[in-house]
Amino acid sequence: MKHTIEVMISTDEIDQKLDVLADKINAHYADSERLLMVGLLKGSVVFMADLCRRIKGHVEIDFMSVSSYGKAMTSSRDVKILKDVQSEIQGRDVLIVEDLIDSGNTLNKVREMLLLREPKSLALCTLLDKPERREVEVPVDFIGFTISDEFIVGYGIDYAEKYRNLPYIAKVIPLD
Ligand SMILES: O=P(O)(O)OC[C@H]1O[C@H](OP(=O)(O)OP(=O)(O)O)[C@H](O)[C@@H]1O
Ligand code: HPA
Ligand SMILES: [Mg+2]
Repeated sequence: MKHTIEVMISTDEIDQKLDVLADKINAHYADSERLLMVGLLKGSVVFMADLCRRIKGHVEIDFMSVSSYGKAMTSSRDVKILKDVQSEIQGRDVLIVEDLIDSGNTLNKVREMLLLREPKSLALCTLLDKPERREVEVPVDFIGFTISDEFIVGYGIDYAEKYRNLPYIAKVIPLD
């Protein structure tokens, strides 16, 4: 598809939002001894890298790979687990770190899977939330930006594997 991109959220705005999010997360887990942050590959990698460096105390990170979009712009709803976490989940405080919630299918599947392993607590954090697109309700504890129904890229998020390296968030504008 022919398209162009337009900046939606600048690098400075992202940095400021991360400070706010990290303050909330640090306050929430002030008494936690071994927080485990679980990022969903690949989209959350950039967000995870910037967020975990703002979290205080003993924090561990791990990653899962689940994919529903492939090269398409709409969710297949068939969320596949491609790589599981290596860490023990039982009895741990676990924070899922996601770049974006759209239909909710990805986070819903991961949340259900991890809950079966009996964490001490399970919370969800997303940098971006598109509530208008929701197909499945998922409880989200920490949200960076709530955005309208635009296809977005950058800061880890791709369109057909492009644009993950942009240091800002942009929207994709189709051209005819
Ligand atoms: O709420 P949903 O409709 O499920 O969509 C959100 C998910 O889709 C994207 O990942 P994708 O499956 O494209 O894989 P990626 O992270 O490797 O880019 C994005 O990073 C979220 O993980
Ligand atoms: O807006 C989006 N951009 C990129 N990937 C996505 N996966 C769900 N929504 C999006
Ligand atoms: Mg993803």
